[in-house]
Amino acid sequence: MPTTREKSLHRTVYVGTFIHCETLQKLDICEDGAIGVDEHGKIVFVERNMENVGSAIVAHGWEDARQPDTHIHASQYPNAGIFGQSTLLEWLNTYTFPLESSLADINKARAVYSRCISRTLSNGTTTAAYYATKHVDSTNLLADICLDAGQRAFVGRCCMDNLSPDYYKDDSAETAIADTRSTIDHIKSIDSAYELITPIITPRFAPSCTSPLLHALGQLHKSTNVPMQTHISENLGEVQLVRRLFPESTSYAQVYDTHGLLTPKMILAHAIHISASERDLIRERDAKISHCPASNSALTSGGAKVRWLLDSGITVGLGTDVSGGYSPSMLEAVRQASLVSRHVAMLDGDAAKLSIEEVLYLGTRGGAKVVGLENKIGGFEVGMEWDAQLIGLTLVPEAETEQHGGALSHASFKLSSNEGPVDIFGWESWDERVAKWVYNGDDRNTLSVWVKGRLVHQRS
Ligand SMILES: Nc1nc2[nH]cnc2c(=O)[nH]1
Ligand SMILES: [Zn+2]
Repeated sequence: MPTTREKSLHRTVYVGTFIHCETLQKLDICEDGAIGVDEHGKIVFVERNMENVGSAIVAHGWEDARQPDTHIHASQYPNAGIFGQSTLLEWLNTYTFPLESSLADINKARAVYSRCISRTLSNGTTTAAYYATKHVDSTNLLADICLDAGQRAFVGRCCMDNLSPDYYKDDSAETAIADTRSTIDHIKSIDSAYELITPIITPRFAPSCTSPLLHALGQLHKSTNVPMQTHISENLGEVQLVRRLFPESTSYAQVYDTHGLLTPKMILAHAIHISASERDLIRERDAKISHCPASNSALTSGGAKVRWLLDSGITVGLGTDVSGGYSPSMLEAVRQASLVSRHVAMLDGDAAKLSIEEVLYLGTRGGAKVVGLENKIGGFEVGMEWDAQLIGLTLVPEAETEQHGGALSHASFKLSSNEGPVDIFGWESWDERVAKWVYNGDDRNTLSVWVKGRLVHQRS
């Protein structure tokens, strides 16, 4: 049975330049293309080099396969940019737990979540793996708001029955499991096939959970096949704490493994300070890693060795980690992944540097693999769903460039109507335009956003 949303869709042909990541190293730039999308939001044909149909849209920008945010705390959105001089454990107690606990108030939760969803959508986030809070009602509300807004989302009720403040803590492992089940049931009731919204089992991180709770969550995963997310090895103090709390385990990764949590459906945020044997274990279990570069710099957590992770064959995507990360923009995460890799390169050598193609891949196809949606999103191929954003650029007027002696071959360009921060003179190659957008662009360049064929954001 088609849903109401599907009924309202029309078959549509999009024309213009389409850019997606073919592989980790290769952008596929399809100029003068046409992509047909059916009434269910699925791509049914892709045509290349149709010179006559595309020119008007080529002049204004391009369509780009959009980014899954593989790790974001919707509940922390009001604190984006607020972290002072703190590092992780102090930051949690000072800024994070008080804010999250206040979302017991459903009206406050509605205000925070509505704004978070509209802001991530306007930045082009078509899919997000969200942490909510421990509260069932407001977590369920987050799922409702994502469904209404048309954003794909993984929504997790945060489990934490240990080392958390009395005012913000699960009463026991049993109540944490019962509450997690309530959210799973709610999401099943609003989106039975998990077409847009999927529940995600969410142990906050090992220090916040007793061993019985971790075991029970592993069992719940086994019996439901619901995906999972948590944090690992973000901060050296955290790693020491895990060693003290779980003395029988040889490593942080092994704590998750012995509790049945290290599986192909686990998203591990950070993984900055993992050892080579932890890396090998994560690879063996095919667990996924969400690299959150803006957060890692803001909380001075460290520089994740992304090249080293990729070389071992681990699947890596990008996350904003709001509000450890200061920005809800995945474009900012892409940019920061490039810069953090350069800082890692200053210590470990040039091989650590990630190229534009690579950071875009991590933010698109890599992220799609991390959340298990690689067959649905992350690229423009027949059978994939139409999750995309239209990027507009500010084209310098012909008169202005002529004054400066430019004999430009940009006759087909028009001044774009958007007031974005990226000036295009017309002589840049497509690769150069993409690089300028990655390093200078923002939400002013995101003109339209579609999820599963539905227009979910349009810049007025
Ligand atoms: N970045 C980040 N790390 C965590 N580790 C445990 N909780 C959190 C959180 O909310 N944010
Ligand atoms: Zn986080």
